[in-house]
Amino acid sequence: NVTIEDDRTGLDIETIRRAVLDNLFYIQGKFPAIATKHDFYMALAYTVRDRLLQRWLNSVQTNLKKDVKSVAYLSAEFLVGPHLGNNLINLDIYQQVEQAIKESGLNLQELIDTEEEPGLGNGGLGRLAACYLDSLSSLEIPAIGYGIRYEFGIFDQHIQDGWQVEITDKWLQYGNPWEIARPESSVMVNFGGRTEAYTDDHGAFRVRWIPEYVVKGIPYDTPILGYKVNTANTLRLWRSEACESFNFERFNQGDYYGAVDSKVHSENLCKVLYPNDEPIQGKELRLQQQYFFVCCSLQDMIRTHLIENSSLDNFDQLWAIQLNDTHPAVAVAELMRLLVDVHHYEWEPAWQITENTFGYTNHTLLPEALEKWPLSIFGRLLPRLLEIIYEINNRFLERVRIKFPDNGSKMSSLSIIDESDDKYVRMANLACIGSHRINGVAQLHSELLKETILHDFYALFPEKFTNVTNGVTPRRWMVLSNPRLTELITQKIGNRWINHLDELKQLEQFVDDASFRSQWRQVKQEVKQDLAKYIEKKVGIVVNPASLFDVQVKRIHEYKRQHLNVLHIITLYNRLKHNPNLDIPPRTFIFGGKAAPGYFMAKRIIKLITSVGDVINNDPDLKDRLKVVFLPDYNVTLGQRVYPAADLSEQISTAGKEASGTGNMKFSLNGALTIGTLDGANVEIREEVGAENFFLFGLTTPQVAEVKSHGYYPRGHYDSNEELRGVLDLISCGFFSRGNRELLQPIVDNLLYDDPYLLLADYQSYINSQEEVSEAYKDQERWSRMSILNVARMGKFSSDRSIQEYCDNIWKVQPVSIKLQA
Ligand SMILES: CCc1ccc([C@H](C)CC(=O)N[C@@H]2O[C@H](CO)[C@@H](O)[C@H](O)[C@H]2O)cc1
Repeated sequence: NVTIEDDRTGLDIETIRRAVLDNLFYIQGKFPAIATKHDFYMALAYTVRDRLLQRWLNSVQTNLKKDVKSVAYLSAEFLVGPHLGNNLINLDIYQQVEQAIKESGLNLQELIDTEEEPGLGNGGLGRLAACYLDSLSSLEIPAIGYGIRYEFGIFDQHIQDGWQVEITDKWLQYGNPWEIARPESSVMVNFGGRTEAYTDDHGAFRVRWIPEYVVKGIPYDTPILGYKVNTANTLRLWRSEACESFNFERFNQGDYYGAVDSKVHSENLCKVLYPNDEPIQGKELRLQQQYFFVCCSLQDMIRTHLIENSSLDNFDQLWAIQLNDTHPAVAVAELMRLLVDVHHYEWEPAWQITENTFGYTNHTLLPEALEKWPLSIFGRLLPRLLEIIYEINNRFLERVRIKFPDNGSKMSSLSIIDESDDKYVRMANLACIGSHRINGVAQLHSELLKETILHDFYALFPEKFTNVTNGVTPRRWMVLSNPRLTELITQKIGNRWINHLDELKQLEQFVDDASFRSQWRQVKQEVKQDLAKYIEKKVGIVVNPASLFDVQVKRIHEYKRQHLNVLHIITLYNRLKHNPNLDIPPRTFIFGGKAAPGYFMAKRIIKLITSVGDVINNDPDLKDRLKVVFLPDYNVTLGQRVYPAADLSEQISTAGKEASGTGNMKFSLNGALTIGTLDGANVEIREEVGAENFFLFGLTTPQVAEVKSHGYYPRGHYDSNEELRGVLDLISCGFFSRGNRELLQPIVDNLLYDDPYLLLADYQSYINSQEEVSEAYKDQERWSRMSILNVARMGKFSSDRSIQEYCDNIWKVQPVSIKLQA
């Protein structure tokens, strides 16, 4: 029997080829002769979208059903990366589409590279949210990601004269085929104004909020497809718009700006992502953004719930809401406002529902990153929310008083209100009090949370505390990013590993197979050659693909210690200058990462890297044995190029500072060996891959505390370590800054007189460990064994495992398989 492939969903090559041409004509309004590469990308994107819509609509319908419990992941950031390639993998149609595009005389990878990536995040936290959405769908868990549709995402980074320059990220300028606007599901959000108590017609005491202005929230939905399943969950991102986009009254008074004032004001709300990745700035607009998407999302959940349910009594039975750090924490107070003020619940039952519904994930121990809002700003912007927070706090402190009678210090540290100088609302406290589960993102981090910043909460309700170690999706970070390695692994152990990552363990049986090891090296070599070509094209530096690719890509931050990496580079440089016959494998040092625009030390560290690179890359004495490359505009797309090409993964943060790290997992899953401290998830990676397959160095967290408690004197290391002194003096004398001694001196001074992240204390241990790396790399067979064992033992670090733990320990949700009905 002949199957008639309908053009909108057919998966055979010819049907796909025709469908692309149809969409080029009917959607892009172009025919091939005049079409641009971007037109073909759009036509292909719509062709792929057609082939996931059935899954999407069926999933939405099923998730609406009466007894289906869903996860709502609230995050101010979703770093999803480009969609096209990932959707082809998850739909399992990559090959057909590649062939169809080829038969149309085009190249699929070139079309994939055309896509602007939605840079709706800063770094780890935002990317983790995206990996988690992929795993939620792949595990067939009903879920929805709620966030903000920033018009401008994280800035594009240009390097000019070695300095970072920020360029506006106009990711929407050519349209976005992966989203569908849902204006019919818009909601209203109050801001400012005052509250008013009243007695309702049943004589009950009520409070209403009379806002100064109201903003409309319009949802834009993006499908999040699971891997080889029918589930396609939704990422719902809110855009803000003025209720009344034009005020005629003002216009008639000739106040033309006034006429569009609220329009501009409302639209500015979601204009841009805050590019800070730790230090907060307490900007009012940031709080507006947080409340805006939280209020929209909770109203949306309640509206959806009341379609099939007659009341909100079972809201916590059908919704598990996860707070991705404190950025959406105002949700605890907002759900109480909606339950009490709008749906007239009594306080206690409302609180039960609230506490049962929320879970809170902390992603950082850095005190400067814990959000606290000045009462003045909070009260003026969100008057009703502040009243509710006071009520939550009073009732909570009552319970504390009972458990810890006359313990003032506990009261003040646990209180949501920080009474010091001009008073603050502590969002982490609100999140802890309003959630039934609190988790860190790696075992060490979750322990440190209980011992340090959340100690008093742990003492109060230890049962709330748990850990869920981060993970990454093998679909984007292996199958899409490293098809060669994927092919080699699948040849050996089949392809179940892609969504059962523990199966990688089977690779261990091939570690003694010399031909497999050489195939393994061949794959890495080819990927490194690809990256070498990209580097030459992008920054004009010729690197040797046979050299050891030593890579550090992540946001620039002093605790991540990119400048310690540079101290090693200069040490090697000095050694080679003094002894050109030094027997070390040639190295290519590759850096990538953005600095928050206001973080001057981080920007100066970028200048240090580029300055040292300029000198070393152009020093003939070195005969290309050392190269230093700073790759601009590090993002998800560039990460997909870099992780597969690394030999050595730099995870060198000061112990106790990196909550988890996820880049460390992506490197290791692509066969790179790790040099790192016992920090974040490095601890668990080393546990899994084996200490013998991990280059460990540096002080441990207790040792760091020890050193600091005795008063740390960094200059002592300078005085006692000649090689270190040589390195710092070379920087100070302006050798890397064309004689300008001022340029990099602030970095040297910071290390000599403060060194808050203990670089000088860890220097020698790091250098020694790097020598072990060079020795190990000389024996390529040994290196390949270590690399194969690393990949084989990284099964734990799939985001599928993380999500399964959230489902079992925090959200109590079950998978629901989606039936495809026409
Ligand atoms: C308000 C500014 C701001 C913005 C983002 C953040 C994030 C919490 C920073 C972040 O991305 N943290 C990283 O989260 C990853 C995912 O859990 C971890 O792997 C990283 O260790 C952690 O630094 C803090 C403060």
